[in-house]
Amino acid sequence: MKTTKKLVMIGNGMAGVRAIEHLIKLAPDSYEITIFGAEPHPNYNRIMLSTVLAGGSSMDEIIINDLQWYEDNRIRLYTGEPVVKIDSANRKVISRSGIEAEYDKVIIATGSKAFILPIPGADKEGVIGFRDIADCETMMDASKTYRKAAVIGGGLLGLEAARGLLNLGMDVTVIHINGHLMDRQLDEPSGRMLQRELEAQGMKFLLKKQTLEITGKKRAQGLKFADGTSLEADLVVMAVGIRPNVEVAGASGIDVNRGIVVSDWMETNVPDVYAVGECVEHRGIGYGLVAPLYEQGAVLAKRLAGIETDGYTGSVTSTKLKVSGVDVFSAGEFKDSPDSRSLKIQDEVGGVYKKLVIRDNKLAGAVLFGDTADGASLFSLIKSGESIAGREKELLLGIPSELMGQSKGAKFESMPDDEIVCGCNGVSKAAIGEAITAKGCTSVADIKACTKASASCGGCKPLVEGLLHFYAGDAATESKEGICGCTSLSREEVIDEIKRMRLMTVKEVMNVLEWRESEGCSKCRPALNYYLGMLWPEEYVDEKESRITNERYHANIQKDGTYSVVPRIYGGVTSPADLKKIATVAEKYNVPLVKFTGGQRIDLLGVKKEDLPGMWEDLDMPSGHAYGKTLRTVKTCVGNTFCRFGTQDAMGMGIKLEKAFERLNTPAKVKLAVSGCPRNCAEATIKDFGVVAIDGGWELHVGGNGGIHVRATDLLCTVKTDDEVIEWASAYLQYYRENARWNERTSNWIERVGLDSVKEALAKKEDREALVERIEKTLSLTTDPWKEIIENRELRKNFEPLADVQTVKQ
Ligand SMILES: Cc1cc2nc3c(=O)[nH]c(=O)nc-3n(C[C@H](O)[C@H](O)[C@H](O)COP(=O)(O)OP(=O)(O)OC[C@H]3O[C@@H](n4cnc5c(N)ncnc54)[C@H](O)[C@@H]3O)c2cc1C
Ligand SMILES: NC(=O)c1ccc[n+]([C@@H]2O[C@H](COP(=O)([O-])OP(=O)(O)OC[C@H]3O[C@@H](n4cnc5c(N)ncnc54)[C@H](O)[C@@H]3O)[C@@H](O)[C@H]2O)c1
Ligand code: SF4
Ligand code: FES
Repeated sequence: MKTTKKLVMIGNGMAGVRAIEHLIKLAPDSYEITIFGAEPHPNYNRIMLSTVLAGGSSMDEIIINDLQWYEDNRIRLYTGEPVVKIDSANRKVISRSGIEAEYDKVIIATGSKAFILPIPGADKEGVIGFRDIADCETMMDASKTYRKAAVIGGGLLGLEAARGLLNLGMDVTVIHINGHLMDRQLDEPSGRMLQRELEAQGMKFLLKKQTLEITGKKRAQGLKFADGTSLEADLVVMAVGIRPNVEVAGASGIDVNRGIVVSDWMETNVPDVYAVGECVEHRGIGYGLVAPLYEQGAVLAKRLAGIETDGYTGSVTSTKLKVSGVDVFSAGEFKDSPDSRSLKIQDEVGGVYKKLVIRDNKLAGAVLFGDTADGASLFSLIKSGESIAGREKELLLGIPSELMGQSKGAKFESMPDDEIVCGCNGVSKAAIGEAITAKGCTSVADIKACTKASASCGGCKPLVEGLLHFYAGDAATESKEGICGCTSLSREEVIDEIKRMRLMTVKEVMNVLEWRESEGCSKCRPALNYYLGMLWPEEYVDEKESRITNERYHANIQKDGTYSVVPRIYGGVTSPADLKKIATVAEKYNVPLVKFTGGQRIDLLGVKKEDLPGMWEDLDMPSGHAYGKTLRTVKTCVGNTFCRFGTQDAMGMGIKLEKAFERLNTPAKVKLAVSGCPRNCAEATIKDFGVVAIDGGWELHVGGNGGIHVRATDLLCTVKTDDEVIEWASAYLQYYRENARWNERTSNWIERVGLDSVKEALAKKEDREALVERIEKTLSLTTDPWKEIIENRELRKNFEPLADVQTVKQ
């Protein structure tokens, strides 16, 4: 009989979770898995934080496995819950808040922390490392208030942080201890060329500088250097290397040097305790890049699945700087030594530098600046250790384009099937070949969607492109980004096909349009559910399982795993009776926090999932939809009812709008506001749809946002009557529903399509009336979700704690 063992993992980061993904594939249901993560997030792509900081990606887009993935795989996840100790005598793991989890096997995957120089002032406000989402958010916030940033450390991380801060509008100086940048990856000439290129982008540098102190009172104000000079700075980012997180191992009797000491099978000295990732020291080496950590994870997964495997023997690494407009690649050795020879090209006019380091007729290392097209191929040669005798110059010069097909073809022919092409995502030549020949990928974007190859640092893209041409020949096409990784079809193409073939369910869309992943992903499932509901309001039955967690439970999940309840309060106007009711419910269910929201609603926070239906029933108020992609709130000022400046009835108009559009499904959340005069106390000009009273009418404003990227609204039009406000709001919201991408706020949508195109679409009365008719049809079919659950026994069961299903805590 198959027995399920308990596996506990400490750390919810890139290396550990990748090992779990492997394990689940190799030995499904062999382990009951519990993961403790110190960060309050599901597993995300740390590599992409540089891209997020530089504005090239959003936080949502870097989630690798969302909460649904943990639930689907019956993994119990504790987030924001660091582990403090492994009690190996009693075989349990203990977290900071006292949660104990028994184990048969335990994995330590705690990664590293940024090394913070131990200098006076390092604990001041405004001094941070760059390691996680919180650091990234701190920098983005600081850039709104402060101007001068100093980045200490001119390595990969420091330069990527500096580029991001420049994009955020800061004045950035990089302070580096060495005489040239990226001294751990580049030689002096390439480091110098890199500096010149970055200076041209607006980055400033202070080289050969040792920081002695960070000055300032509470917050950092500047730096003092060993040579007596100083620099003003109100944000200081330390990027001077990393230190493995070994505290848990140290406190649990596990051998630790710089990192946690492991065998070739990732075993520590304590039985049944394994370690993987940056926290590890293997054969005396700790790695700080994902490729080797994924190799470690693959070995560990096989070990835990009971599959015979060779051990991990160490890795040669390659790096690529992720700063747009600068191509830098480095792999293996880059310095000259007495027993090696090197070949170089140095073209300072064209901005190209290439260097090959050769030992015993084998390629030992390569540095490329300005032209990194051959980086991945050279890296393959370094790893294979094959002789390059007689080919040295050809490799240095790069293969001429007219011979590309022929010689690269020969190269791909001889490349072993199991050779890893994309180090960041551990994708082999065979997996890419299969994606092209068996799954029909015809572009790099297709392959990226199918295998994840080239989805992180992008360093392997030329090699992926080469393989595409090798396998697909003339069938290879230009890259086209689909709505998600499961398809190369755009939103418009998907919608056209749904309409043309009258597709009616999410599953049908995926089958008919040949989705690569038969179950879809966390991006396309809710998007398709929305598009189908928008297109077929009468026929389509909402698929609850395709909705995101908050929408399935009609409440916002909080970081401690509890939920929040926000009842509908139209226009923010309440009554003593409703307030009494809310207070009674809050007391009855021991609600730990009652708070007013930014949208003038009352939020009951800290509610257990099983208490939700009871609370809704006792409240007997409609859902405030504070959790959904729908109309959230209509904020109002008191208007002419009480305010002596008011020219119109702002509260009345707010209530009318909220009653008109509550429960409307929209591509992303929608917030409205109504102000009773141009003083605009309800802040209507940072809302998705803002209404501002003027003498004799209303101004209608659109596309505002008060979130991360603040955007003031654009004026759509001015109208005279209340009915016209409702007509224009209806037409505008329906046009947005029909034309925006799923998850696209009105502010981003307006920026993308342009205000003029929206004005044009709404200009004619008959067009507006058609839109109004469609939104009214949709609205007439909506029901209150809380009421539906209260009255339906089966639906209520989803809220009961299930003994045999792991609960997910966020
Ligand atoms: C901005 C940035 C850009 C990068 N770019 C690249 C790149 O382009 N290419 C590349 O190869 N690498 C890059 N890296 C490095 C790469 O991200 C790391 O090598 C990789 O994330 C390490 O994986 P890991 O699982 O070992 O550690 P992590 O991803 O750090 O995960 C460890 C997790 O464990 C948690 N943890 C720690 N202690 C505890 C505890 N006691 N209990 C519970 N949880 C705990 C941590 O909070 C963390 O979430 C980059 C790193 C950064 C910061
Ligand atoms: N594109 C990528 O592959 C990428 C991007 C970001 C981070 N990472 C990884 O993240 C980790 C951290 O990156 P990192 O750049 O901090 O580490 P690093 O060790 O690669 O570089 C640190 C740099 O700081 C310099 N330095 C050390 N002490 C200093 C001081 N007192 N003052 C000024 N400079 C000083 C060093 O000379 C070195 O160049 C590494 O493992 C790195 O590989 C990789
Ligand atoms: S916006 Fe005008 S009407 Fe409304 S509260 Fe402010 S001043 Fe009064
Ligand atoms: S090697 Fe980084 S994305 Fe492929």
